[in-house]
Amino acid sequence: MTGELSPIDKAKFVAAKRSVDYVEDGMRVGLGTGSTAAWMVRCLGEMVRNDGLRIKGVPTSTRTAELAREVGIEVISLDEAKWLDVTIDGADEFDGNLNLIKGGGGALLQEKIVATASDQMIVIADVGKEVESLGSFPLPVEVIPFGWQTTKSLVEELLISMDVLGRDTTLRMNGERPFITDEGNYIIDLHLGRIGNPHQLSMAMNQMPGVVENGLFLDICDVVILGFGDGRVETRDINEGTVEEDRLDFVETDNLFTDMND
Ligand SMILES: O=C(CO)[C@H](O)[C@H](O)COP(=O)(O)O
Repeated sequence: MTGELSPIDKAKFVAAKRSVDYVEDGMRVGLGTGSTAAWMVRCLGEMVRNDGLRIKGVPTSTRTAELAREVGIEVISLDEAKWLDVTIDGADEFDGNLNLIKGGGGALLQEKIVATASDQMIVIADVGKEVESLGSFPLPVEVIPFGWQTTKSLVEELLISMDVLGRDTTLRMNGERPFITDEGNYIIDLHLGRIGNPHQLSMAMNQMPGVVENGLFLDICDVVILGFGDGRVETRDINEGTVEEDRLDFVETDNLFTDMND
């Protein structure tokens, strides 16, 4: 199965594979959303089934909850867990300060709540996610459906008042209908190009009525594990800087990939 992976999927896989080294027996683990996080959930499931690892997982979306249960991870709610030892999640972009844009998969609200309620947030990413400054990836903003067009106009006015480079905003669609988040909200994507002051933007955005949360994850991430298509992984630690790592071998395990072939 791994032989068929594209370089980008190999990069995601090796980052995910390395990230589960941070998970220890008895931990409460936040489980992120997206294709990279799905590899991590599969790796953890394999450790639960094969090595007897005992963890409780708090998923950040309904699709991650389904996958976690499928691979044998005990799933609990954040309210049951109260606080987490570690959260492992993907990202759409990260910069040199390990600040992130997330929400490409539409799960930013639960992802931010879960990451914030964790002792440590580890981000797993392929090398294409590294940027000098955030903003090339459209910034998702979750808004309540009531009056969303007014909220969208107010967001555009805010961008003008803040002199943000790009001001194009689009309602995220799922075919003909608006994309609906797990909380029943809409997402407005902001095509900004470059975000000069992410802290200021994030704070101003979240003060707007109708806005529930935005996809800027600032000062939350502790470690980024970066995967490369040739199997190399590099760890960026907010305290220790870059830690070079070796190449990881791709491990052919029926267990890991069984349900992908169904
Ligand atoms: O924020 C997210 C979902 O809301 C994802 O972590 C982000 O979109 C990265 O996804 P992928 O690992 O599939 O590239």
